[in-house]
Amino acid sequence: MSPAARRASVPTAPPAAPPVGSAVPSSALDLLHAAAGDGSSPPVLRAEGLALAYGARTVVAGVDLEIAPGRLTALVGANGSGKSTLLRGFARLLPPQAGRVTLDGVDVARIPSRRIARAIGVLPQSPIAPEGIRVAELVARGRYPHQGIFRGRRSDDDVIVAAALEATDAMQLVDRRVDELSGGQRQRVWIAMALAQQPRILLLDEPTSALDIAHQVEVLDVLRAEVARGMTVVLVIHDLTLAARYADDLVVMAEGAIIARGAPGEVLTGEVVQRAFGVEARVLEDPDTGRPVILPRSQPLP
Ligand SMILES: Nc1ncnc2c1ncn2[C@@H]1O[C@H](COP(=O)(O)OP(=O)(O)OP(=O)(O)O)[C@@H](O)[C@H]1O
Repeated sequence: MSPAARRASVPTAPPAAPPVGSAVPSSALDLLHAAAGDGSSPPVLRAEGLALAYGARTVVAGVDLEIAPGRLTALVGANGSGKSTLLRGFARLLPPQAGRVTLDGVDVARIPSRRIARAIGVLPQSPIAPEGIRVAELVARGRYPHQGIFRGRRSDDDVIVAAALEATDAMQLVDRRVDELSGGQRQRVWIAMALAQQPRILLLDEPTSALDIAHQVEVLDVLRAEVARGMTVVLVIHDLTLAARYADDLVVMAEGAIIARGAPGEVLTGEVVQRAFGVEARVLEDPDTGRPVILPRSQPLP
């Protein structure tokens, strides 16, 4: 992705499955949720005959996909299969080569940027923070879409920022420079910024890729809790077992197209894993949740 596209995720100026569990203080999440507003159901994001390209090279083609509102959708697929590109298309960071993306039936290209920024939050794979910025300031930028000429920074913005930091276990990092954090700490801070934005729809590209197992579960629990409170979440994730455990809907991509979609238990068969990733896998059932557990087969160890 171009640096410009990545920076686009940093606001620059005031311009149904049950939760798996939650390690997050509910007060912080309740606060974040209260900030999201009116309690109406989230808008419907849909791709219609969508094709996306870099220059003349089409990398996503013929995608028809409605993101189920108020649910968690996981986008999985091999490296280069087009997941990030599709997410960029949904976030309006990449204009369609063909087809369109709609929000409640309206082409997103026709919706004012500020409205899009309030409705759709996006966290790219490798976002770039402004040089030298500290954590508190970066996360506070999540509030920019809610501010403006007639509505500057308010005290409830600070409370929401604090709640987002608490929810991502990043409160102890507030005074640190973002460029001096570890990869996992930085990822949690970016997720805090996305949560502080309180969009109706949150798109996250591999939000757990740099996290240790405890923080992976913690972040996914936070996202599940947001979904339970009405947010629509779409995330790209490589860990199929975690995807199956947390997602309501799984979308499997291969070579720029969707090859399977549905409930994790229906979608994640050995055949689909073979088709998408070219590996043999055994699909077991988690005795606790009934969700699939994916065990790739490998050569026996010597
Ligand atoms: N900025 C870009 N310019 C040109 N081609 C790109 C660009 N970004 C991605 N591509 C190409 O588009 C195709 C799809 O890439 P994309 O990043 O969407 O895949 P992905 O499924 O997200 O992969 P990964 O799992 O590795 O993140 C790849 O062939 C990739 O090389």
